[in-house]
Amino acid sequence: MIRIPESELIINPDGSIFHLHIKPKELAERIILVGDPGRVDMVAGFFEQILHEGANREFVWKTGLFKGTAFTVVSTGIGTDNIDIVLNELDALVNIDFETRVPRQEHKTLKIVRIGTSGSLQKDLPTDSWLLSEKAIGFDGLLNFYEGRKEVCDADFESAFVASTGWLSSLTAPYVINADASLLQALNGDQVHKGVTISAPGFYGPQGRVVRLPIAMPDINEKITAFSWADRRVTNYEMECSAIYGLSALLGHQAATVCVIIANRLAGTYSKDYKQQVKLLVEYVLNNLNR
Ligand SMILES: O=P(O)(O)O[C@H]1O[C@H](CO)[C@@H](O)[C@H]1O
Ligand SMILES: O=c1cc[nH]c(=O)[nH]1
Repeated sequence: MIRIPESELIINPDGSIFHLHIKPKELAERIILVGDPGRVDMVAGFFEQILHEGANREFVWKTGLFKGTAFTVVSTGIGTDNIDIVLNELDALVNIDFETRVPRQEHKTLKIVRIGTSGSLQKDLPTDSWLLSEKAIGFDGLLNFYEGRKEVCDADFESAFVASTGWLSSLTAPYVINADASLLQALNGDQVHKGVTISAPGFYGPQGRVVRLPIAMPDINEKITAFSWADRRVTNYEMECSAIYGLSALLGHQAATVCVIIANRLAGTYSKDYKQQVKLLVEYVLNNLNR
C-alpha cells in the first residue's frame, strides 16, 4: 500500500487534519454542512450534548448528540474551492489511517447534507420555500480536475444544457451530477420542492447578476429558466452543491443539499426573514436524518 507523503496529506502536530482541525475520532458519520460559520451554533443548539468542537479560518465545527445520534456540523464558507478542502479532508478523516498514512481497507461512507440559502429561477418557487436538489449543475469546473468525472456525471444532460444555453467555450465545462437517492428519499416531504440546482463560481456575474459590470452572456438566466430536459427544469442558484455531489460520488459518500430560497430572481423579491426558515429547515433535516 502506498504511504501518502506529508506534503499531500497534511496532519497537524495535534493529530488533526490541516484545514478543518478535526481529529479522526471527533467526526460523526452524519454531517451537516452550512456555509456561514455563524450557523454552526444555531445547528448545534439542537444538540442535547456537545462532544467535540473546534475552529480554523472559516471552518467552524461541532460534534454533538441529537436525540441520541451523533452529528457533526461544519461550516464551509462560500464556494466550491472550499468544498474541495472540506470533502477531501472529511473523507481522509474516515478513510485514511493517520498513523500509517495509508488508505484503510474498509471504506466508510459518510451521510452529508448541506443546508444553505439559494436564489430561485422559477416564478412558482417563492422566497422562504425549501428546495431539495435532485441534481446539480456545476458552473465551477472543480470536478473536471478529477479522473472519473465522466463516469459519475450525466453526459446527456450536460450536452443538452450546453446546446440550449449557447454556452461559451471560454467558460468552464458545466458538469451535471445527482444527489444520493437514499438521502433524497429521507429528506422528501410535502413542504419540500425538488429541482435542479446550479452551483456558480460567484454570486454576481456567474449568477447573471448585473450591478455595474455587464456580463458575457446577458440572456443566460432567461435561457436557463426556459430550459427543460427529460421533464426536468433548472430551479435555483447557489455556490457549493455541485462539488459536494461530485466529490461525494467519486469518494463514495452520500450527499444531498436542501436550501431555503431567499431571493426570487424572476420576481425580483427577497425574503423578509429567511433565518427563521433556515432554523425550521435545520430541525427538519436533523429529524429526518435521525430515522
Ligand atoms: O447560505 P449558504 O449556505 O452560504 O449558501 C449560499 O449563500 C452564499 C452566497 O450568499 C453561498 O455560499 C451560497 O451557496
Ligand atoms: O441568489 C442567491 C441567493 C443565495 N445564494 C446564492 O448563491 N444566490
